[in-house]
Amino acid sequence: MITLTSVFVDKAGRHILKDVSVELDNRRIGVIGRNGSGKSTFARLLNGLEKPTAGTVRFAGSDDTRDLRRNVGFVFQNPDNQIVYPIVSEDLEFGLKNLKLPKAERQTRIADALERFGIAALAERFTHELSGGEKQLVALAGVLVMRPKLIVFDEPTTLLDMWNARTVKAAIDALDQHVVLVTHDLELLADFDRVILIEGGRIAADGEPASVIARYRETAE
Ligand SMILES: Nc1ncnc2c1ncn2[C@@H]1O[C@H](COP(=O)(O)OP(=O)(O)OP(=O)(O)O)[C@@H](O)[C@H]1O
Repeated sequence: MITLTSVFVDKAGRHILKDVSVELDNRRIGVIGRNGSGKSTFARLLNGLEKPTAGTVRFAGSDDTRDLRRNVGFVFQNPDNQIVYPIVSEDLEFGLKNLKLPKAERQTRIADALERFGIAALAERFTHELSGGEKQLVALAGVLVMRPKLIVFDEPTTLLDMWNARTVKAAIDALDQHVVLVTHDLELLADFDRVILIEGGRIAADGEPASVIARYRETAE
């Protein structure tokens, strides 16, 4: 689905990502690594939030950033960075209005997304009154209404307690879309298809979750 070829990202005169080449085609891919290793930078490349200094990021063969933007949704660690409008349904409608979809289509998509996460009752609530877990589900619903093919999550459970984290994990598990999940919560990745370990801006391991996670744990010993 997404192919990175010889990607470098430089910031403040240093390589944040170094010569990263990878094909992201599995349905559920986890991304792990120490603080500052380059995971967020990697994740942000996948929907064009970040541009490579050198190399290419292609979606289904196209390196047009608009194709990345259209097809790849992004869920931030902090839903407050993502939720813009005071009422849940207004917030979900925002991106759809930009797509210039007719009202009936917008309403169907919003109802479907809220229903999917069991949060239909939140539709007319004030966004600032929601719990952290509810907010994260609303942020996810706001991405889902755009019907992306891939959803990238950058540490979506870090700010949540164990119960809310479980709710968000269940929502991620229930998605039909392809998922790339950046996380420090290694348990979330046990049943994933593949895990990528980033160390110092390079891919240090890439494969089946148990072996990549074991390799990561060894580096902490
Ligand atoms: N705008 C910037 N200017 C200079 N350095 C930056 C900039 N943005 C990020 N960096 C540096 O790039 C490195 C990688 O950052 P990134 O956020 O990708 O790491 P991360 O693996 O997601 O970390 P964490 O687990 O802490 O979220 C860090 O050393 C960070 O300080």
